[in-house]
Amino acid sequence: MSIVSVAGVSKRFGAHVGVSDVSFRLADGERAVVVGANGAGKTTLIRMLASLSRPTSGEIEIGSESLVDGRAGVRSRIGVLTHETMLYEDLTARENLRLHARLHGVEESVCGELLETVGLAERGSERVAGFSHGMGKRVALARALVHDPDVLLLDEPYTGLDRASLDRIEAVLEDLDDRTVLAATHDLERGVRLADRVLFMNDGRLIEDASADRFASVEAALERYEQLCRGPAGSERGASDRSGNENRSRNQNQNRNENGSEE
Ligand SMILES: Nc1ncnc2c1ncn2[C@@H]1O[C@H](COP(=O)(O)OP(=O)(O)OP(=O)(O)O)[C@@H](O)[C@H]1O
Repeated sequence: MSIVSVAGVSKRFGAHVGVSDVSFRLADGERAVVVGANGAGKTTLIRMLASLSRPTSGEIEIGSESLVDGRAGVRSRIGVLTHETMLYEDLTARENLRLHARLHGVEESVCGELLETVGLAERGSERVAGFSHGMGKRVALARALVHDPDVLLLDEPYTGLDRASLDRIEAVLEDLDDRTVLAATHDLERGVRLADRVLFMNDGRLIEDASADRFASVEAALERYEQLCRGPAGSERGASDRSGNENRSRNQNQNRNENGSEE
């Protein structure tokens, strides 16, 4: 049975398309990784699934409840780790988790267990402001799991981490049992290791939804992505689109920072 259903979802930013008519389903317990060049639409897709941004059109369901028009109940089935950790810097790691537990009506004892899981049991009483990026990410991953969500959404879980944090985060994710996971990453090697399915995106579109088993190696997956982006035989459209998209992404990220708003 599908727990995540994305049907014809698009997101426009003014005249610009961030995600275009994307549809896929994830079965209960399935793990998928979203890969694509800069500006492909990965973060935009994850943000819509996390209810941090509304689709311009299309429908997203968790279980059989609409997320787009849904109540808080449906959102509590989701745990999110975004680019920005969105932690309260003046609170300790434990206080950040406890706050989240209280919001979700969950026993606070789980917070200590999760700090241990992410390797921060000893640092739980320290303010997050003094944490490194990798430590913050580990706290944010623990927070995403506090309310025991059915679906875990991860945006670049491996970016900007040292070896110890990378290993820890990878171990936590591998150990998630039957939770459904959707992760956007540039780290194809770890992504393919984590996932059952690989969703390739380019220019806002889902261009292939493949079983991870299909790729004998990371190189094979990368080759497939390059091939898909090149488009029909002999066409160089994809390659030039991709570099154009990277520039566009850079410019727009700059605009986003300057404007400080999304839409
Ligand atoms: N808030 C926004 N305002 C305007 N355009 C946006 C906004 N968010 C995303 N976009 C545009 O939508 C497209 C998809 O961006 P998105 O951040 O989802 O890509 P991505 O695949 O996550 O890229 P990256 O790998 O660089 O993180 C890009 O062209 C981007 O510039």
